[in-house]
Amino acid sequence: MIAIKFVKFHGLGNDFVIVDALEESGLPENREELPGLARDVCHRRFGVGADGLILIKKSDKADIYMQIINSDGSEPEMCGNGIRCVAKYVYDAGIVPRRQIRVETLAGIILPEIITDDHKAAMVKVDMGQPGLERSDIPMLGPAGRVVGEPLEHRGEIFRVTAVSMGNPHCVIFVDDVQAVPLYQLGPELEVHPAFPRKANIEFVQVLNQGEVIMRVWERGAGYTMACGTGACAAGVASCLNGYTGRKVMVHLQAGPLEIEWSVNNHVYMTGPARKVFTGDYPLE
Ligand SMILES: N[C@@H](CCC[C@H](N)C(=O)O)C(=O)O
Repeated sequence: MIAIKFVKFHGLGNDFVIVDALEESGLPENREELPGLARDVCHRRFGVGADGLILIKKSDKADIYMQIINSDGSEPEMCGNGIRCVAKYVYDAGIVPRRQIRVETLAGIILPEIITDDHKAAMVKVDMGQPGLERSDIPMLGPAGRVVGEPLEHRGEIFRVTAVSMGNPHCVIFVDDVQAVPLYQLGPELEVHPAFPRKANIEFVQVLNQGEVIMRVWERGAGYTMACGTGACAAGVASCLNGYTGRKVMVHLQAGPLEIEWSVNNHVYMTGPARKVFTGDYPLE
């Protein structure tokens, strides 16, 4: 039987199957087979079950390269919860024997650092780089400039949206009561709104006070997830841009908070947990 070794991780319930492609030779050589593998592995009934498949590869620019594939087979630029899990994995495995790790992604080089550690779980702080705030960075159709509280029409309703790129596209919508939002209806509809040529991750955010918000997310390519790291960063930046909070925000998600700081150096820092769940072998045939 041909099987690939994997390890299952999660960051606040946003879960990933991680495969060490530096060691694992059973992976398909043809890149075009990866979307199908991701869909199969991530399937909640017929596979391991995950929001994404992550491959750890060799990089000539950083310590490692992280390739993430969404559960629908699409390949995003970055994954905030995933990169914390990758940092914990490569540190534990001795692949990078340092707490500060350089990870190449499609969104550039991202810098996670293990802050606290035990055998299964770690707290990881990540320098997520600079947010993209120009409309073309997202990308989003319309005139040049930033998109802050801009009206977006959908089915006759107007949503006030703030658009932020964390390497991947985010559309943040502030609401009075985040639990009342029909996420399973609006999420998939707004994800493919024609204003977003590369689709978008959709975050609904309720402001609690100057330093805390609650967020629910519909992810591009993965649907409902319990948490989204890049989404929490986008929510923090959007909250500050709209004058709702300061630059440091606790973003409360279903399973706990992520601490987000949009620093004066224009970098966004995200701190949160990464937890190993189990290891296994996934049969390819
Ligand atoms: N869950 C991730 C984001 C994964 C990528 C996203 N679905 C996209 O397509 O942009 C996170 O924690 O950031």
